[in-house]
Amino acid sequence: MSRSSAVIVHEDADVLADAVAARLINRLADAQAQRGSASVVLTGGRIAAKVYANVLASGIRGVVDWSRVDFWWGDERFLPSGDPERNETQAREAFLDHLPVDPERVHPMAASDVVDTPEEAASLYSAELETAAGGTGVPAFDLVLLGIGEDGHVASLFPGNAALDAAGSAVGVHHSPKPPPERVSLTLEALNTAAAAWIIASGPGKAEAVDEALSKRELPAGLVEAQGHTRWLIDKDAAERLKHLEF
Ligand SMILES: O=C1O[C@H](COP(=O)(O)O)[C@@H](O)[C@H](O)[C@H]1O
Repeated sequence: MSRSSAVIVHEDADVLADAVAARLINRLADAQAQRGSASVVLTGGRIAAKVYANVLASGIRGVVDWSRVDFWWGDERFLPSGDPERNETQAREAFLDHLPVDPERVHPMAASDVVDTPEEAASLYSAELETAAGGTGVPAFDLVLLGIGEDGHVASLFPGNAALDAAGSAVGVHHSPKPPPERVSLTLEALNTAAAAWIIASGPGKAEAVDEALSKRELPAGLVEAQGHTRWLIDKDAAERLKHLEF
């Protein structure tokens, strides 16, 4: 698999969410055509919620056999089951609860009413990933979806936080500058095993992080590099500092 990277700019958040939803549906359908099933790592955040809603509303969503998709999460806020701030709750409400998914193939990270610490949740998730991979490491992810924070974080890997350097596949996160402070995240190493990674960003609040991540490759978002293609799918507001690009 050869690596490539590209930035694709869309008019606004609505067009971006619609375009990413269509790409996601096609990516999953293509994976299923090739190997019978598909595997995606979901993200949290505002633009992701819009993407999921557009997947549900899409007239082409039927090209995917949703019962043969594995859904994983790139990160989770360490909160009780069903908390509206959990990325799992957001994705379930936006689309998973309304699609004919196989519950056995939906893999949320453990909530704070189920285990005591983010480390325990991370350890359980690593074990679940290993089982799915057939022994060690992580299963083949067709796609990792990632939002980006104003500070350049992806998943729950924040600049300067110890979790960014963690080995293995999942890590407990403490002292997140964005609430809640305790989280669970896939490691950079695990995210970068994916065949494809799409970083989605919308709004002027993301412009500085997008620019810095792409130009210096030091922020967590700039360190994402999938085995195949890495795409930055962003709107014009998020791209406003990328003056060297023409669109
Ligand atoms: O806390 C998180 O934030 C980011 C970005 O969220 P947004 O609302 O600013 O788009 C998200 O990607 C991450 O999964 C989430 O846990």
